[in-house]
Amino acid sequence: MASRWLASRRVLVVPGAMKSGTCSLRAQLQWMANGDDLSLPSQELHFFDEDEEWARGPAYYASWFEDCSMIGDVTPSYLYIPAAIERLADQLPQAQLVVLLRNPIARAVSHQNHDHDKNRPVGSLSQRYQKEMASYGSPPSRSDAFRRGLYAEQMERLLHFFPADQVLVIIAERYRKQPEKELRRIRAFLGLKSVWFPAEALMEEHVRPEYSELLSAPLREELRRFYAADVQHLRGLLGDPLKDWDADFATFRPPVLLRPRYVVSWLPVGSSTSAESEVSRELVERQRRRLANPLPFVQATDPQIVTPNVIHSLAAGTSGPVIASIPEGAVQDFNMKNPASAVCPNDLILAVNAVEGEVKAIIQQLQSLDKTPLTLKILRPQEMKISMGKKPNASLGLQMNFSSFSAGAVVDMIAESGVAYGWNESQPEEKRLRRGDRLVAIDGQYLKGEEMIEALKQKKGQDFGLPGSSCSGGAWGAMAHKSNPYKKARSKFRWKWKKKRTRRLQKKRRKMRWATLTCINSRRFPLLNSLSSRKPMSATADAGEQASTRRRDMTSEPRRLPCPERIIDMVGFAFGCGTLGGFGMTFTRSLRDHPKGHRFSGALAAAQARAPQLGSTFALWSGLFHAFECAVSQRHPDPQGARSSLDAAFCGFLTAGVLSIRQGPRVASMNAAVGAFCVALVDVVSGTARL
Ligand SMILES: Nc1ncnc2c1ncn2[C@@H]1O[C@H](COP(=O)(O)OS(=O)(=O)O)[C@@H](OP(=O)(O)O)[C@H]1O
Repeated sequence: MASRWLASRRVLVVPGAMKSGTCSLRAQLQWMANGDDLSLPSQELHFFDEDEEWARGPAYYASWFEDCSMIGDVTPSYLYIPAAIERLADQLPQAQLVVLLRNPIARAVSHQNHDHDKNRPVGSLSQRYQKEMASYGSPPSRSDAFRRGLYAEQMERLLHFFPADQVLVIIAERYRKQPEKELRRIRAFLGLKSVWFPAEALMEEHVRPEYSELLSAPLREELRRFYAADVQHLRGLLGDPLKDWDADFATFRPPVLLRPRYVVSWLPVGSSTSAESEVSRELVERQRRRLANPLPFVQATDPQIVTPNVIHSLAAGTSGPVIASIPEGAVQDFNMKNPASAVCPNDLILAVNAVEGEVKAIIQQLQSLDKTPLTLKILRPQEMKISMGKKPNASLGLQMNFSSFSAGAVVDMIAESGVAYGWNESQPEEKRLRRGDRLVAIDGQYLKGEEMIEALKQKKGQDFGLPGSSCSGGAWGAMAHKSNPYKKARSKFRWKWKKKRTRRLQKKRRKMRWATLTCINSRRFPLLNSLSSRKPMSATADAGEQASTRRRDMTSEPRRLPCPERIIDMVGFAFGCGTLGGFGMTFTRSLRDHPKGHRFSGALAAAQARAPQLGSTFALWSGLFHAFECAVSQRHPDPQGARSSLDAAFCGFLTAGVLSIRQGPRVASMNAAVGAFCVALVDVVSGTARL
């Protein structure tokens, strides 16, 4: 009975950390609770961390609260005592947790002085520290003052039992500096109305005017070392740089010397069937000269590398990470000192120290290098430029393989129906674009994988192709929104309108304009020229890497992402739209609901609270719709092809029906019909309607 009562309440728990301002927070929440139907006892309940309290059962716990829709428990030891969070999650899985964290050194000193005031025999700070360190590894004890500040492991435990969206972390130093702002965050998190805070509501509690014991400088130094790794871990866990703690824990900078922080992307290269005779002697010579340079830590000087033997062994499946960019770090420093033998983006790393051959092993070796000297064997590709134009309605017919950070994008497939294929036919063998070639630049601009695809999309409306081609909804239009038929349809609609506006201008442009693509031809890796066979990309690519590498089809038929990627993609898109739209709408609407002088902050807080809710609703709708849509599309021969409006309407029908099923069959069937109608209407209006 009590359990059921508890389960039906909204629950706020402040589990700690102790000495971080939890009493002030309780008092302020109580002050604001008037209009909120919140029951928040004035003392620490210790129900979940103390065995005797826990043994009294849920009815006892429930007796602490009045019959309000929301109940609250501020007990700062829950965070530190491991059993507490587990019990809390078991009894109140719906709880929303507000965790206050204070600089662990300041927290420990406050804790010590608190114990002094209570006349606890804790000894001096350094004695206590020594004692705690001597028992390090034993289970947490209530008397711990220093280990309580190891927040990362406590937060990890908490996040193991509660989803991240039920947890809000407040940094005590920020809370002290800007209490109103942090309180608004808390209220928005709890879904409470934002209020105006008078000065008396912001009074602090339990502030110790004077410490009886201060921290010595050597012990502070020791504590900085003690907490450094944990704070660093916490930064990663919270995604917060914790700047307020910088005085004690300056943002950690890993030593970069001798550790190149490459942004690497890899794709097996070398699809060429060209014969060994194509190996350019001059290129090999140049490569040898470059590699023979004595380098301080890039000691790539294996003279054997150019012997035919090695070329043959390279041919037996050589691949390597391709450098996408060289950010600040050891390699950049090296390049500055040795411009003549600089390592460049798009170079292929053949070997790192003694490790070569396996791409994964090379990357692992790069990541595991610490202070050991680094020896890289590098192959430099040769660039070639190609110019292509495109007629209206024509498709480039390239399927690209890329990841967001890869250096350019690799040609994965050249469709026979596309422009690129036709262009290839008109070129001599050595100039042809091949599968495995890497497009690295457009019109002289070097781009990363994602940017490259975006730039190719942009070209449709600019100087890539014949005037008017972009308005035709041909392959370029399809490519731009291949994963999203609604976007594609919208884009077509927009272009139709634009077409009228620009028709006169377009008439003037008679000449086809060309884009220059810079391409690294796989055959132009000098030492890879002798490759006589290659494994297909799909066969050699690592499965994990494959998953993160997205493919886009540029053939004429628009292709959609496969399921379940499609669902995830659309959930994210809908969440973004819902959140942004919801934010704008709520903000505008709430401006007039707040008193003068607080309009902006009030509206902002309301919008912050409302936007994620709307985003989630949109995401839910979209997720369900696309789940049905994925299921329905499986009955088509090509599930990734364009879908019919009939299917869309059917999925809209199911989605709306399922989401309102709780309101009874009548309402659900009405809503389902409206859902189907709306989806079909969107299809018709956007011009994508197909039967
Ligand atoms: N708003 C706000 N922001 C940041 N810090 C604050 C705030 N209010 C109180 N304090 C300081 O927090 C210390 C008391 O913490 P608690 O209330 O959590 O203590 S307890 O755990 O309930 O015993 C105590 O620290 P010391 O004064 O250093 O002992 C308070 O000064």
